[in-house]
Amino acid sequence: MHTGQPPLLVFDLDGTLVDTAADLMATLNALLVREGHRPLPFSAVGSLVGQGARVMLERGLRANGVEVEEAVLARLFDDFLEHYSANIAAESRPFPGVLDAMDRFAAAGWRMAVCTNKMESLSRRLIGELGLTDRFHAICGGDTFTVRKPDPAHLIGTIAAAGGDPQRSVMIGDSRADILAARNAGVPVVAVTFGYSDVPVADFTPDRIIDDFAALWEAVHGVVGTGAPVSVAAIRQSPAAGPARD
Ligand SMILES: O=C(O)COP(=O)(O)O
Ligand SMILES: [Mg+2]
Repeated sequence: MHTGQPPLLVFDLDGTLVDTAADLMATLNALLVREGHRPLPFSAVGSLVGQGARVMLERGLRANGVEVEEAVLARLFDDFLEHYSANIAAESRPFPGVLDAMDRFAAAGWRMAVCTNKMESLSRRLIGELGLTDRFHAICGGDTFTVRKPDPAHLIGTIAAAGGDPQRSVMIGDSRADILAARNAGVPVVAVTFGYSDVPVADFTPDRIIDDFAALWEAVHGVVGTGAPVSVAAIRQSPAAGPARD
C-alpha cells in the first residue's frame, strides 16, 4: 500500500472540464460588434482560446485587421471581464461524462485540481456557479503564479497547492499549452479531442488521447506513474513561457 500523497488529476478548464466556448464567443462578439468590427464565427474558437482573455481579445481584433493599441486593449479588456463575468455560466456546462468520471476517481481516493490559463477569479466564479468548487483541492489560474502554461511551474505549483505529488499526478487538457506544460513538468498527459485546439492534439504527442470521458479511467491508469522526475530547479530555469499577463 502506497502511503505517500494521494493521486491527483489536474484538469485544464476551458475546453476540457467545461464547454465555455459559447459564453466566451458571445462576450468577444458583443465587444467586436460594439466597436464596429465583424463578429467571428464559432468555429474560430480553437484559434482564440488558450492563453487567457486578453490574448483572446487581441486575436479577435487582429482577425478584423485591427492594429492593436495597448490603451484600447486595456479598455476593452476591462469591458470583456465585466461582460464575461456577468454571463460566465449562461451557456457553459461541464463536458458530457466528466462529473461521472470525477465521481469514480474520487471514490477511488483521487484528488482533483484545476490548472487553467483563465484568470483565477473568473475560474473560481465559473466553477462556483456550476456548483463544482468542493470537488477541487486547488484552482490555479493564469495569474495565480508569475508564469502560466506552457510553463511547467504552473502545473507543478498547482500540484503542490493540491497536496499532490508530480509522480502520482496526471494532467488532462485540450491544447498545446497543457501538453507542453505537462511534458516539461515530467507529468503524464491525457488529451481530449473535443476541446479548443486549432491543431489536432495528436500533433503534440500526448501520452493518451480520449474522445469521451468514459475512456478517462483506462487512459489515466495506463499512464500514472510513468512520468520522468524533473527537478524543481530545472523547472525554475525553464524559458518555456513569458510572464502571466491577465
Ligand atoms: O481561457 C483561456 O484562454 C484558456 O483557458 P484553459 O487554460 O482553461 O484552456
Ligand atoms: Mg483548454
